[in-house]
Amino acid sequence: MIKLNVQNETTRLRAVVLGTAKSNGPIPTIEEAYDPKSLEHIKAGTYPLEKDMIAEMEAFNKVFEKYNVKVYRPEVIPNYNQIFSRDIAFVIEDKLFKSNILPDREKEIEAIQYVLNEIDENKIIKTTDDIHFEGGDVMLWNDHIFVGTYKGQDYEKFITARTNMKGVNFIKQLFPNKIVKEFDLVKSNTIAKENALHLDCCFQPVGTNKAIIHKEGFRDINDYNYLVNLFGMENLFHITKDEMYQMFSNVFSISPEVVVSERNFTRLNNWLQSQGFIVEEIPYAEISKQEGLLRCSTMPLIRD
Ligand SMILES: NC(=O)NCCC[C@H](N)C(=O)O
Repeated sequence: MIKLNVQNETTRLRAVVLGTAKSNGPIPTIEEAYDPKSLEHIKAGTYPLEKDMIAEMEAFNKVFEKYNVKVYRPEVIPNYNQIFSRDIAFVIEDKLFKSNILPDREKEIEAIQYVLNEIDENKIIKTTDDIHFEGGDVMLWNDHIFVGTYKGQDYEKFITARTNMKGVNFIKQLFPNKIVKEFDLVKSNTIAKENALHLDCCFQPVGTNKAIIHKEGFRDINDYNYLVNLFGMENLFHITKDEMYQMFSNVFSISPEVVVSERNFTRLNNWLQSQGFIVEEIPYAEISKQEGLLRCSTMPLIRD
C-alpha cells in the first residue's frame, strides 16, 4: 500500500507519478488545442516532436533516480497526451483528489489506476461534475492551501479556466482547519503571455520561505499583495511576462534544498544558486511548448 503524505511543495520527495510522452499522438489541429501556447506552435509548425519530449522526460526521470525517489509512470494510452500528470489528481495530506479535469483530458486518469489500486479507497476523493479543479491550481503550504481559479462571469468561455469557485469551496469544506486562499488568475484562450493557465504557471514556493511570482498573472492586486505579505517582498523572485511564458515558475522541488529547473532559465537558476539551492538543470524547452513544465509533469504522492 502507498501511504500518502503531502503537506507542502518542497519537503523531501519520496514517491511521485511522472507523466509520459510516449505515444503522444499526432500534432493536434487548431480546433483540438486546449491552451494558447500549443495553439501558437501548431500554427507555426513548431509543435514539439515526441522523440524530443521523451528524451526530456527521461532526463527528469534520471534526476529522480539520483535522489532515490520512487517513480510511477502512467500506462501508455495509444495516441493520447499524458505528459502533465499534475492536473489529473492531487494529494492533500493523506487524501488523493481525482480532478474533474477538462473533458479532452479525462482518459488520463485511467492510466494510473494501477497506482490508485495501491491506495486505501477511503482516502480517494471524487466529486460531482459541476465542481472543477485541476492539480496545477492546487498548492499546499503548511497551514495554507492555495488554489488558482477564475472568478469572471464568462468562466464558461475559457478553456484555460480549469478550477471554479465550486472547486475552491469543495476543498475549503473538507479542510476546516486550513486557510484555503483562492487566487483569481488572468486567462486568455489565444495569447499565451496573457494566460496563467494554472496557479503553478505564475507562482510557486521554493525552499522554506521563498517563492517565484509573476505579478501580472493575478487579476486582483489584493491576491498578489496577500502573497507579498505572507512571504515578504525580499523572498519573492519576480518574473516577467516573457519568463512566465517560458514557464519559470514551473520548476520542481525535490527537497527544500534541491530544485529541478530548465537549463536555459539562466536568471532564475543564478538566483536560486545565490540563495543556496542546488539546481538540477535539465532540458525541457520542447515540452514547455505545450504550456506546462516540470511541476505540471509530476504528481507527488509522498513527501517526508
Ligand atoms: N499544471 C499545469 O500547468 N499543467 C499544464 C497543462 C498543459 C496542457 N497543455 C493543458 O492545457 O492542459
